Amino acid sequence: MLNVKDVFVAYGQSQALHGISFEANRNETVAIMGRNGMGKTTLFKSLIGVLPLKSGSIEVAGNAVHKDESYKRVAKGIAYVPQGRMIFPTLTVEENIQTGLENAKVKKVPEEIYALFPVLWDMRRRKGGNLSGGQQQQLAIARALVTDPKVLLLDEPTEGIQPSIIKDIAKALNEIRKLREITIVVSEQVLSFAMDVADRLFVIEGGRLVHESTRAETDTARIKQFLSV
Ligand SMILES: Nc1ncnc2c1ncn2[C@@H]1O[C@H](COP(=O)(O)OP(=O)(O)OP(=O)(O)O)[C@@H](O)[C@H]1O
Repeated sequence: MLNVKDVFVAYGQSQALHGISFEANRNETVAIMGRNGMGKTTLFKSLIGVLPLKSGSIEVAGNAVHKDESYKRVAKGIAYVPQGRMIFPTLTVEENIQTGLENAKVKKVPEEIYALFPVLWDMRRRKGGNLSGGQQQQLAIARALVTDPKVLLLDEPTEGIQPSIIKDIAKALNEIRKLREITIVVSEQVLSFAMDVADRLFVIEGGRLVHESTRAETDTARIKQFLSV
């Protein structure tokens, strides 16, 4: 479903990604694990088109997207939940979700979204800025989901979120995958969360993927070593 091949990205002269390649299948969740500064956010920004590739390719369901602007990538089936959530603090919860429906014919938030995140229904008239971090994360996921993506990208969704809410987010992601059979790619530093949601785990270090394992064969001690400074 998502096919990333030999992706190189640089900030000016400074090379950040050195040839990233991986595939993520339909109805599969993949976690990209790595410490701060290893290239997770750079990879996600290049997948959604905020950062240009120096070389390499990105395909969604067999269609090349790496030359497209972000909005076209969304139309081709990628949705992005950025690090730090980036919801609109002065819009209500409902209005925030509706921003994801900009190009849709019907602006009504599908019931399925509120069924997945009941707290968003309870809070639908509140301002996004008044929600807790975990609720804002659920809001950011809801906003991404209404574009009906084939591939959902989430950059460090557990960052700054309490452990009990992290479990809710894992549950929601598993539920979303079960309902929609989409591809989910998540970057993470929290191993327990990755083990709850991912079918396969990768480790990124210095802009390269240095490890891959299925969940079943994952040696958690080894991953912890990668994640510790
Ligand atoms: N705007 C920028 N200009 C120059 N270098 C940058 C820029 N943003 C990131 N980098 C560099 O690119 C590398 C990868 O950073 P990136 O933010 O992708 O890491 P990360 O794994 O997402 O870390 P974090 O969890 O802190 O977001 C780092 O060496 C970083 O210093």
